[in-house]
Amino acid sequence: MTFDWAYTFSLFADPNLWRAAGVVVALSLLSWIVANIAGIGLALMKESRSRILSTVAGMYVWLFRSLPLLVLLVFAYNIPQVFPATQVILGSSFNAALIALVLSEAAYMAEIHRGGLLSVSADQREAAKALGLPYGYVQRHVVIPQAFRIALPALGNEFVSILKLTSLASVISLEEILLVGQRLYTQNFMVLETLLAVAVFYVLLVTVFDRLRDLLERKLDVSRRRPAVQGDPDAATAGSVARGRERVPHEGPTLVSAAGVTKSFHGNQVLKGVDVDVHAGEVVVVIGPSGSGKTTFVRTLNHLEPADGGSIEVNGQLIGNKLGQNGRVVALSDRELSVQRRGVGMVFQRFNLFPHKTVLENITLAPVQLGLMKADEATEFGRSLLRKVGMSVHANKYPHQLSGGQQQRVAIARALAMKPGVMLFDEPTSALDPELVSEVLAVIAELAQEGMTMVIVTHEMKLARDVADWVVFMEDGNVVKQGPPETIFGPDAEPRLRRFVQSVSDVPLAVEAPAAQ
Ligand SMILES: Nc1ncnc2c1ncn2[C@@H]1O[C@H](COP(=O)(O)OP(=O)(O)OP(=O)(O)O)[C@@H](O)[C@H]1O
Repeated sequence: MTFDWAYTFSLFADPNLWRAAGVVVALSLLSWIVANIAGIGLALMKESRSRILSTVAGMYVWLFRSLPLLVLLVFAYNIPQVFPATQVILGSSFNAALIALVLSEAAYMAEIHRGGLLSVSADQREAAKALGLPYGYVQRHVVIPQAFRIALPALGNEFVSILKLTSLASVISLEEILLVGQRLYTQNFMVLETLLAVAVFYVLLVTVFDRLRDLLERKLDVSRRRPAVQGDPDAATAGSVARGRERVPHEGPTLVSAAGVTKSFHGNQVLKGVDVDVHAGEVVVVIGPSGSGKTTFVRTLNHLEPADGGSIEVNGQLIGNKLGQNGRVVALSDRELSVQRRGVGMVFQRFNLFPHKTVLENITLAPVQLGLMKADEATEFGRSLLRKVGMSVHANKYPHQLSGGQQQRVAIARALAMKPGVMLFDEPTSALDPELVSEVLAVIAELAQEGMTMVIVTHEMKLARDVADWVVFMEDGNVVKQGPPETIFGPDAEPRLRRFVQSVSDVPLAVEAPAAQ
């Protein structure tokens, strides 16, 4: 018997096969989209701190990955025999197939999304939290878009699997490509000719969707985008960090007050009762040897690191806690904490810009999403902040298209966009090449000049000497010494303080006391 090529080719003009291809595409797309959404939900549940949620998600994944799709298909299609009320939905083989595919695929996609979520660095979540975004916003605008981009190749593979798995739905009489082919060859016995046409239909669909996935991947890959520069460069901001303002006295009402703050990690006490007061407009610089607890301390000020003991107040409000009924201290909810954090800006050592957003979007994200500003108002304000940090020509670039110093200046603008009452800096220049340090220090000095209240953890002794109103020296979890720069860096400083200062600095440090005000 010869192979009838003409018959095979004629099948590509068969409207039933094209209709069946339409059914396959519709079923695959719908299943993929719904399973994706369910998969993200399951992945978030599995990663959540709630044992109940993570157990439920874990059991779902275990169960539905164990069940063969064929069993699920037959089961879903036959449920109306036991529960007639479900006939309205499951009576249609398309709906039954959709439900079976979604149940099964959601389990696989949950694991793919979990991989994506785990590969988004914790720094990204912290940066979003520090901007005052509650959990749901952090996931929706920062974590999930990045996780989705990472998971996309694997998710694309799942789409191809779903597309082919739809052929199993022939067992529940869904008019998909294989069933239409089977009907044809049971009438004319041209099995190979028909199956060849069926195979070509699948290859064609997979090829088209592979190409679409490629395009989507390219579109989401910001690293391929060309740097977009607009307008004239701002005047260089880099320069000296010389004090150009009168010292803010370390007295009177406090804006930030940390009293007896303690913190341990796995039994290792890294803060042993830290007392620091910050007054409005004051620049407090925290210095000390590596491991002395500086970063941990500054992170307790916006509750990124919850303190174990002591109290922290910003603007008279307890941070992370509130007084509940009967006078007991209770922890704030995620939403309450987010609102509180909006008043405290934070700049991180490694900038932590959102890589999938442009410079301007990084700045406008929180004010717009939180409904604090309308989009055009936030854009205008964002542009003015970019001018302030000398970055306005880079508004439409992505973070990876900027130098470290430029990224840090954007990070400062992003924190300022929330109009915070106090700014925290955690070693803002430590991750920078030496030649980029001065441009960031100049921005910080300008903020000091404008009266911004700041707490800055740094190894930059020049910053402490020239910009600080008050210097806090920490060692081994304690504040060993605090005072104005001339006390800390003056000739009468304690020997161990002098030793530390000289070990991290190559500039002459002796400072004279400012003239009496
Ligand atoms: N999340 C954590 N889990 C466990 N230990 C931690 C954690 N964070 C900090 N530590 C430990 O706490 C101590 C103080 O760390 P911290 O980063 O606050 O010091 P630092 O003075 O800022 O140091 P550096 O100048 O090197 O950044 C260190 O011993 C560090 O290993």
